[in-house]
Amino acid sequence: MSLLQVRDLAVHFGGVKAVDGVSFDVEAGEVFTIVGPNGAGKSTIFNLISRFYEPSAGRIVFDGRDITRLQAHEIAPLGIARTFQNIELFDHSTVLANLLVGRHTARRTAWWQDVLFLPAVRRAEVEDRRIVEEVIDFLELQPYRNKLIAGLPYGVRKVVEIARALALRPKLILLDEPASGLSVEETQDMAFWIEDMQKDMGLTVLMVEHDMNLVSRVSTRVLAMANGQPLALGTPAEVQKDPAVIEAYLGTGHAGKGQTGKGQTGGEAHA
Ligand SMILES: Nc1ncnc2c1ncn2[C@@H]1O[C@H](COP(=O)(O)OP(=O)(O)OP(=O)(O)O)[C@@H](O)[C@H]1O
Repeated sequence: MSLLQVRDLAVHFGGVKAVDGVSFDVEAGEVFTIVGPNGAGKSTIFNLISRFYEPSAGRIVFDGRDITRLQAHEIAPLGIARTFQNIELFDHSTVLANLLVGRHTARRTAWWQDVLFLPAVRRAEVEDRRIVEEVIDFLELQPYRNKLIAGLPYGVRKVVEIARALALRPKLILLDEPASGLSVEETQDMAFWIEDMQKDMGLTVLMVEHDMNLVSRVSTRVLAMANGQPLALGTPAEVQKDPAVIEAYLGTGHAGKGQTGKGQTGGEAHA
């Protein structure tokens, strides 16, 4: 069975059909990427899977469990972690503190156990530290571990956001535009991190991304969307060749690598 099954998913905001009948499966171990122009509904799908939005219709099944109606706080313990398009870290805390807070919110000890600092809490704290240090090593964040987020270069903050998600030990990580705002070199580094997450950690990655160089390099499969609806699903090469995709947002005759989904819509270039 696929790790994630999305079936006939829809959400309407007033008259706007932000997501309108989208189905796809994400297999364990793959990097599955959703692409599409501004307003296609990509982030909305993330917000539906993270349970920030209530679907108008459809079903989401993760690891054999129907999560369509769960609360947002119930998602991380099941093994889904995410990053955000606009980095959401505590700017005036250190990298280490941000990662520990991330783990703390996912901890299963009760508040009264925390207050009494019972052995279960002490064990959990030791375990939190161990996992956080592992992630810091994995993403080569040692030089920054005691630095405040506010003073870090943007590219490092993007990696810290991924680190915070990884510290939750997810089975599935949702990366919302991991390359946005990064330089060409930083985007290449990001590609390495995504490949390492998939190959070394055995993680499944669901990503929204505009940079087609990154998408082509790391994705197993790509879902192209426009106006809340699916346009094409296949390997990066198949999707980039698809006439409906070229028509919708790569720009007819300009479907080469490196084109961004925002190219035709006047959005910012990312690479
Ligand atoms: N909470 C909301 N309330 C009303 N409309 C919304 C809401 N969230 C998303 N939308 C609308 O749904 C549509 C899809 O938005 P979404 O952010 O998912 O697009 P996207 O593909 O992620 O675009 P981008 O590449 O610009 O991030 C847009 O028309 C957007 O304005």
